[in-house]
Amino acid sequence: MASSTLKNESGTEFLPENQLILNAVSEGIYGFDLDGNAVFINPAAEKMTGWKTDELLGKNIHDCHHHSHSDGRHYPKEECPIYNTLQDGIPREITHEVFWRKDGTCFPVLYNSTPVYKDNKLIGVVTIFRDISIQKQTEHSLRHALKQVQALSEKLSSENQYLQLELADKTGDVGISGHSEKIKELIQQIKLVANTDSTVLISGENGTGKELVARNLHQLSHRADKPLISVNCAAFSATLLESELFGHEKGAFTGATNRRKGRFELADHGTLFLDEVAELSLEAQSKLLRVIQEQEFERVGSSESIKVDIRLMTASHHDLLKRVQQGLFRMDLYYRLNVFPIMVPALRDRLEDIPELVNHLIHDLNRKLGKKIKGVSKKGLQHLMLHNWPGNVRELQNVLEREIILSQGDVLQIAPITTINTNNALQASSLTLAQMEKQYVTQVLQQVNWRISGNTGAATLLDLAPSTLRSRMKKLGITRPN
Ligand SMILES: Nc1ncnc2c1ncn2[C@@H]1O[C@H](COP(=O)(O)OP(=O)(O)OP(=O)(O)O)[C@@H](O)[C@H]1O
Repeated sequence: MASSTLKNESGTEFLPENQLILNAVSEGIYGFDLDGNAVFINPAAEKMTGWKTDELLGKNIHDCHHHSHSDGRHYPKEECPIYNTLQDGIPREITHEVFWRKDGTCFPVLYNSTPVYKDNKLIGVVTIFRDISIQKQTEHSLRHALKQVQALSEKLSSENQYLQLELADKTGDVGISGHSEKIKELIQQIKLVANTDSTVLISGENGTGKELVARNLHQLSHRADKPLISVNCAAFSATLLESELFGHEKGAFTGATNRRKGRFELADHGTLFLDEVAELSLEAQSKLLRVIQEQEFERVGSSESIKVDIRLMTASHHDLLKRVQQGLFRMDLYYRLNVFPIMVPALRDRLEDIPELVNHLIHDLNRKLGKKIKGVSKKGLQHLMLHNWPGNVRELQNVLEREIILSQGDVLQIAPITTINTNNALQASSLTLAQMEKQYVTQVLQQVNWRISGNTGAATLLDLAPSTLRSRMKKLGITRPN
């Protein structure tokens, strides 16, 4: 392909000594005279634009392939950097424009316009250009990939952080052990409400199994394949809790070095379990009420509302209604949370569940501690059944864990469990032996719901034959209240 002449219209020689090189390079090169008409076109330029040298020489190149912007807007030649260089002699480099091909398509281009002087006189401009489609495409794909990586990494780091917290504290499955009437009733309630989206308020003393109930509810719900996200409201200060629940933007407060999703966002389409909900500050209660009402919230430091679809469960060992009466808990929030109340019974009210619970807990603890304990001796079980378990199942779990660690054999021999109860001790000192016996036997009978025989009956616990216990009760004047 022949290159153009190297003379401009006025006959001034234009870049003569470089002609061979200019024809060989892969960049497109144009030479313009002072009127902006083409005086030189190299073969690479012809190839890129589809315009032949003969079609362009002596013509205004701007009108051929620089007439419009990439969005189709007209591009007046007075605004063209090449023409501006022709006017002021200042070199320019442009990275964000397109050149149009002869066939009407266009390509992104990187070009510069360099003034050409002869004898200190501006005689024209040389433009060198390169098709940067591939570079732009790569840039675009990279930017897209980077955005995806950022979103994924943000999601993973939030989930990972949460899962690690969860893992640190979870052992065992979600099975609820027990066959007492109270546990049967509890399981019945769980089944009734699990597959609805109703808000559930789980009450009960510490260690009774409230969180276990929440996990069961989630597992049985249609949200089971989505996350169950738990927050212990008592574990955070009022300000930290807000960012924990709703997340925060980068720089929202000192130490917020990254944007972070809150638990509400993590629980989207799943279940959010707020444990110890009574510990929420009044301010946090107002925010929670708003989220429940509108199902939307803002991250700390952001004004953008985020919509979520969550099922809410809360738990408290406090009597929430009492907290309302004391002015510590908002009544409107209480009613919003208490749509379906579930009461988890204290262990002392269902002592007959102890043997089954013990088996369940030993199975989990064997796994955790790498032991092979088979069970508890008969006497040991009696001692467990005579305790009144102020710390509920968690206390039982702790007693068993300690015994398993200390145990030499594969059957646990558990000694009587002592409870520090100064009231009883004082009372006991002023009683006769018969009165003390009556008090003790009555207490045991109450604990087992007045069942006399059977493995978990009072006779077994007291190590007496059922008939002996009956005559002892008669002698001591003990009768079951109606
Ligand atoms: N019925 C049950 N069957 C088997 N394990 C149980 C049962 N109830 C409680 N547990 C176990 O006892 C422990 C304490 O239960 P959980 O943490 O659910 O109690 P909680 O009422 O939420 O306690 P807190 O009020 O202190 O938060 C857990 O390890 C749980 O798995």
